[in-house]
Amino acid sequence: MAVFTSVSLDDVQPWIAQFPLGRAVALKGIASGIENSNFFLTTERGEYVLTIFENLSFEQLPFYLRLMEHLASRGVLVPAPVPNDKGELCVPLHGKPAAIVLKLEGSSELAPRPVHCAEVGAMLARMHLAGRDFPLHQPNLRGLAWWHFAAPAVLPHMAEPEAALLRAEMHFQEAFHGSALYGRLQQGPVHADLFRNNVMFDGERLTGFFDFYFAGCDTWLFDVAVTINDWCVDLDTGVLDEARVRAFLDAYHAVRPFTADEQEAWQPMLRAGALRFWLSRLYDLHQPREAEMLTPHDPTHFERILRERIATPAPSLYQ
Ligand SMILES: Nc1ncnc2c1ncn2[C@@H]1O[C@H](COP(=O)(O)OP(=O)(O)OP(=O)(O)O)[C@@H](O)[C@H]1O
Ligand SMILES: N[C@@H](CCO)C(=O)O
Repeated sequence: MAVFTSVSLDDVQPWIAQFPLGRAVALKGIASGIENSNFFLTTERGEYVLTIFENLSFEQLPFYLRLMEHLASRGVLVPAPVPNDKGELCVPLHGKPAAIVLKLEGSSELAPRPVHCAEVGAMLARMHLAGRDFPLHQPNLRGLAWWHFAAPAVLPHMAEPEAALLRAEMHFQEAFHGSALYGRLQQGPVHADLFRNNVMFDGERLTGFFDFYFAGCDTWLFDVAVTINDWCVDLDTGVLDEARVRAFLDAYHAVRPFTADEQEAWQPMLRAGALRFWLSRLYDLHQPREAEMLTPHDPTHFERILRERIATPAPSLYQ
């Protein structure tokens, strides 16, 4: 259950008057999700999702909500936030920031085939291109600076072979992030958490990306690595599935061609994508915050993926 702040239809009725949505007809808490309180909201005008943000502040939210608005207005399939009568996307509800976004059709595809990976790859490339003129800037808050903060917090909890791997990978990634090659990679707004549970499909048709609350400005290639590390892996071994990888990369490349620099940076970046989630899962396991981490995600999954990305040459980004 992931409704941390309870809201009734009666609570919502006066509040929703500021949105051009008519009266609220139904409100139903959404069980999945571990960060925020989410509700399916039906109004006289249609179907929406109401989110009450449990951890993000009013100052942090414009970046995410304006990015979704920007992308949606350029035809990228993401849920458009609904502005109130003052043009605001985020307004208090029970003292916490809240927003209404369009409800996407469909459901998550948790056993993706190449056809699904191609859809995700093409839409991710469109998203990267559409974000180029987004005017707001926020760094990826789970980037290298956060890794420097999180690693010392988790290392005392780790056994030596794993601790040694973490220390070695941190050194490797510091050098990579400081390299001239890294400095030449294209950057912009990225989703940074585009896992299978953050994309909707209606059959084989992608209907949207959602959960933008880890988005930030980073290299496009990092976003590709994070996404491939989830969509194209065998979940038991962490090994990349060739057919899914090829379908994803070819579809991305057809929209936004990869560069030679990106090819050179690809293997270190796949490792960076694995390290990011190994670290955050370790951190959430050892330093749980209140009101979240109902079921902590398994860090060893990403440790396995990291070891695998170090040991196995990366596939070609393009042919
Ligand atoms: N725009 C949307 N359209 C349709 N369903 C949505 C939408 N946004 C969220 N949902 C539904 O709500 C669920 C929880 O949303 P979300 O993943 O954003 O929650 P969260 O608390 O931020 O979680 P987490 O960080 O665990 O992914 C999703 O699994 C999805 O079923
Ligand atoms: N996608 C993250 C959870 C936070 O959205 C993980 O699998 O660790």
